[in-house]
Amino acid sequence: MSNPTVLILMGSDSDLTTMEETARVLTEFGVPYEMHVSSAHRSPAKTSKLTREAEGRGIQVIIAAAGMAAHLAGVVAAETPLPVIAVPMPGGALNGVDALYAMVQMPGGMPVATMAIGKAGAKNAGLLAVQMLSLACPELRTKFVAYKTRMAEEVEEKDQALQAALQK
Ligand SMILES: Nc1c(C(=O)O)ncn1[C@@H]1O[C@H](COP(=O)(O)O)[C@@H](O)[C@H]1O
Repeated sequence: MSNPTVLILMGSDSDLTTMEETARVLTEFGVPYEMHVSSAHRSPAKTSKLTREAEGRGIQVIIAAAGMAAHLAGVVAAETPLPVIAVPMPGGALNGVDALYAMVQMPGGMPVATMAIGKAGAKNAGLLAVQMLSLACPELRTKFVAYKTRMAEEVEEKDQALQAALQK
């Protein structure tokens, strides 16, 4: 397997079932990735090391997933010039809305690309990473265009099934 180009960080192993969706997308597109549990709150030194060393190891995009007071993505963005995609995790008393606000409301000058809460966001994080990487990789771009075509075909099949059911 070639060197990972995407680094996935998650604040806890309790985020893994959601973030497996990101891993699934990257695997589908043949994008090598690396995944770690690392918390800006609970293991700041580890998070800082992983983030600072990422670019030198060939990582091009970092995906940071966290729930509750989700500082992980912002802290990571502060320590790297690489683009950071944030995925708010569901759970806790506010079921991910707290994490969404923490991630999306970054101060000016410190962007993180924040996805939807939960599995849809995890899926889109993988797809956005693919789109970013495909800017410099025509083969990946071709795969992404084929993915979109397939998706449109699936919608068409569903509509045809609906139309057939309505005519009965
Ligand atoms: N938001 C953060 C950070 C961080 O931002 O550094 N570290 C862990 N967490 C989040 O705390 C939630 C509960 O974690 P536990 O399930 O381990 O108690 C998880 O969703 C995690 O991402």
